[in-house]
Amino acid sequence: MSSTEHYDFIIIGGGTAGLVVASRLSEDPSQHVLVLEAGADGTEDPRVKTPAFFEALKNTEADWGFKTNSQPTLNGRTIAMNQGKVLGGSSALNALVFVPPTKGLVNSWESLGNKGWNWETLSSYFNKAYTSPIVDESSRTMLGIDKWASVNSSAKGPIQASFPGGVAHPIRQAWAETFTNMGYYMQDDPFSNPSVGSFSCLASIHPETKERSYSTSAYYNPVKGRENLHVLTNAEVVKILFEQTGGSAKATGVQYKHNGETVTVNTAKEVILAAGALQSPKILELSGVGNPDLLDKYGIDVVVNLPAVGENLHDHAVCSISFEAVDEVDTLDALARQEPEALSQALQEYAASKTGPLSYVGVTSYAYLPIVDYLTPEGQVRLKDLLDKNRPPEIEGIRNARDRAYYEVVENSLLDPNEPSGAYLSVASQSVLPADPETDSPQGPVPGKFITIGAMLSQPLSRGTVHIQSSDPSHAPSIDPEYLTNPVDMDVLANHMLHIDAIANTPPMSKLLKQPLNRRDPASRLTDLESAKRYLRASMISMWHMAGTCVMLPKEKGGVLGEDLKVYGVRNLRIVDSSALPMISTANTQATVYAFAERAADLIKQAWGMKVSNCPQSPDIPRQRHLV
Ligand SMILES: Cc1cc2nc3c(=O)[nH]c(=O)nc-3n(C[C@H](O)[C@H](O)[C@H](O)COP(=O)(O)OP(=O)(O)OC[C@H]3O[C@@H](n4cnc5c(N)ncnc54)[C@H](O)[C@@H]3O)c2cc1C
Repeated sequence: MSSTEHYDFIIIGGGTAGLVVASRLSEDPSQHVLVLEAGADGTEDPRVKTPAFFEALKNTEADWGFKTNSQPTLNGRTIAMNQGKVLGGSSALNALVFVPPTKGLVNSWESLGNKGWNWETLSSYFNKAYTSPIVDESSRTMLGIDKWASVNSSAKGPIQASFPGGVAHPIRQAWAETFTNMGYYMQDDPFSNPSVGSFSCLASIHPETKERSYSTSAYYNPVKGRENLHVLTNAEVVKILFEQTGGSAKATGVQYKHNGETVTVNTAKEVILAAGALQSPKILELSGVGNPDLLDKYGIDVVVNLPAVGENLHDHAVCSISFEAVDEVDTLDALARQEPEALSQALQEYAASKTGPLSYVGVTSYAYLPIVDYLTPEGQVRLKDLLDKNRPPEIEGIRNARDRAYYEVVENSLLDPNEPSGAYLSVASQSVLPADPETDSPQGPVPGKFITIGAMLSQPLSRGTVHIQSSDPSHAPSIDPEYLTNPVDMDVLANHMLHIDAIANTPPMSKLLKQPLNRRDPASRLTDLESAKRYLRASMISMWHMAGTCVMLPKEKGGVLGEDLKVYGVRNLRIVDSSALPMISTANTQATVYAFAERAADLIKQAWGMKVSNCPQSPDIPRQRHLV
């Protein structure tokens, strides 16, 4: 074992959040920052750069390739839990969708007990993280956008965002007009005024190069020449080191493996954990911070008794229905079937003009919808009844306190027509979901052109766990998200699935689909709640938005961190990644993780008397309901 230099800050994990914090802290040349990343640098890898190749990175050396335990609510299936093992982390292999949470969701972080974590503070950090594209007059109709460019010119951050697949894809306009017809069209830029309604979504794709814009290319590569910033790849952290001083533990450094050697490095200021929602808790537990019973089982000395570590795992369950599209619509189905001619043509088109099917992943439009508005009167009674029956009991205990706090937030938002309970998306391709082997559902891509409409459960109540299952750092953690175990979740998502047909049947969306509607999978013909639940059990998958496993919450509600992101009971240790999110985003998580990490960097700078740069402010836009 060799011991090396001192750094002011040691960041564990050069992923989405880790590289944001590294680049911001190293703006001060007097601060020496080390990032330890287990994966390699994939900057030149075409699978990272080319948007449509994101699937090709799964289960490669760039993916941790985790799987959940068998999920009883999902017919005993295990669910793929991909996570980037590459510089940039999951931002290097995600599906590039770049969407905000709603104001209400972020404000609920504060109401759960995290002072200062609200939309007012966080909105400027979204603007600090990404650059919003300018929408010219001629594009507005095609994008279904009325006000975009005029309101968010303050978003000028490192991540370069664009409208994926070009503005002219007919799904965009059809989607916007369909939701206008249904009474749910979001007129404003969703990053300025995110609430209920549909919108044309952004992707983290550079508008000119049409390459992935992610934490490596946007935050790290432009500043990699800084002498005070040292990023070490292929360096896997084994544990955080502590010393006991003044009756409490203080993080003093980190032990990691590099080139077969075990190395110790010390910090003068802080260790910052950013290993993602599945591995930040693992590193804490391997270091002796967690539930004493679990640590004892694996012979790990307890440094801090913190049983909430690795609890509170939640994720977006997502499911979809693929409908046969009319012949005139361009879709990505030939690529999904890996047809050599289509692939070769797409490669040529992308190389020549950075356009075509490789320049995006097929997702173009989103809608955040409230379930309560379109439930039948009987459905509303059933939802209220279910909520009553599943209300956590008023009994003592940290877990109950946590569940009651979340329940209150979710119940209020489920019953509020101005808060979404589901996020819908459109995809210009069939989606190949797991199918019940007992049925004649297709198991792989089928011939034809399809448009898929998916729904994810925005604010799940179900909570699972991720814990070590060995003291050996090379062993994967045991991951049990307990998807849809709360009956409210199953019911709400099943109702959202039932609503997909209404979208498909409303013009002009209905005009892009062959009539009568023809589904890729016969099992996705959902006739009632039971058939929707059956379909979810067989085909629901993860949207890879795992969060909350080292959650920022008051300790008495099961928190691991305070609102300053410091781990309870330890000095000099903070967590800045998706594991700290108090509640998962309304839909896809990356924009939220970037904004969260941006604010985390400022909190750390302030704590150490470093200069904090200005955050661009969004104009204050009054909240409106169902703008049409
Ligand atoms: C396949 C997939 C598709 C997704 N699609 C979208 C999408 O379209 N839109 C969206 O908004 N979100 C999407 N997400 C989610 C989003 O990308 C993540 O929520 C976000 O990137 C998580 O950021 P993070 O910093 O918490 O973790 P990560 O970005 O995963 O970073 C953690 C880093 O820590 C490293 N690490 C872990 N353990 C160690 C260790 N012991 N030592 C050293 N380093 C370690 C990892 O290698 C990784 O680089 C997707 C995620 C996946 C996996």
